[in-house]
Amino acid sequence: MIDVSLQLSVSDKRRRFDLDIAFATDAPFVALYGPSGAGKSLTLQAMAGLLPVRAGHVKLNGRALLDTAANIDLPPEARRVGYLFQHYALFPHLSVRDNVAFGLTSWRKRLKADDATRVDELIESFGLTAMARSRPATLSGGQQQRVALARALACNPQVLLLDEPFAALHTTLRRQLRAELRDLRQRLGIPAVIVSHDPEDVIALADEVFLLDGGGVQSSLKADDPGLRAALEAAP
Ligand SMILES: Nc1ncnc2c1ncn2[C@@H]1O[C@H](COP(=O)(O)OP(=O)(O)OP(=O)(O)O)[C@@H](O)[C@H]1O
Repeated sequence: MIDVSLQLSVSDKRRRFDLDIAFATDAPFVALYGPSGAGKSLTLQAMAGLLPVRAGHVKLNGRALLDTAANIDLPPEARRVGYLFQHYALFPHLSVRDNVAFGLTSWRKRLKADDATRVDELIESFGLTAMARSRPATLSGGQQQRVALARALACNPQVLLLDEPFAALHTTLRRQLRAELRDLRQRLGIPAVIVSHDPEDVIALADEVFLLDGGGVQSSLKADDPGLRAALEAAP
């Protein structure tokens, strides 16, 4: 069960954006769908503990990662959240292996033996062993996406947050990687939240979709709703 309620504002000198979003679901694969600027990425960032929240909660199977009413606000590293950032945000100066290990290493400390084993297993399971010492810029789009996924899984997460995981890929590869992601999530047995503005991502993956606009949830639909495709295509 994912139970999210978030109120927060972000601003710079010229602009301010208010997010006021709430959703709760038992669906194993959840999509947040909506136009550019709807507040999808901010929602994931706040769930991961990367943004200050004025009021609200983030609960995962009853475990509070954030609950402002109860003064609970776990730091990102304690939330056990696997985060795949939009555009992957791989570190260009680090090798594939160091990118995957990044969340497990403290500054200047070496990787613990069992963490090192986990990193190598992840690298192997994503077919990245041959390029473990290469830098991300020398990898194809699909390979970079796998590095980003392996990095998100390195912390042994309780939930996966995926921000536009297919945006940089061409159509055939998208189709293939959607199927891989669906199988991977099932194998891991953890819930996932995907952010997308591609109806095909939602139709292929999500058990339930929340339609966002203007910083809030406008409506929600289940995967078996016969009006799903039409609703996604009609959304702003
Ligand atoms: N620090 C900030 N100051 C002011 N506005 C911000 C700040 N950060 C984000 N925003 C604005 O908040 C809105 C929501 O941003 P968010 O990244 O969540 O959108 P999104 O739905 O993920 O869009 P996209 O699909 O284009 O990634 C946008 O209009 C963005 O410009």
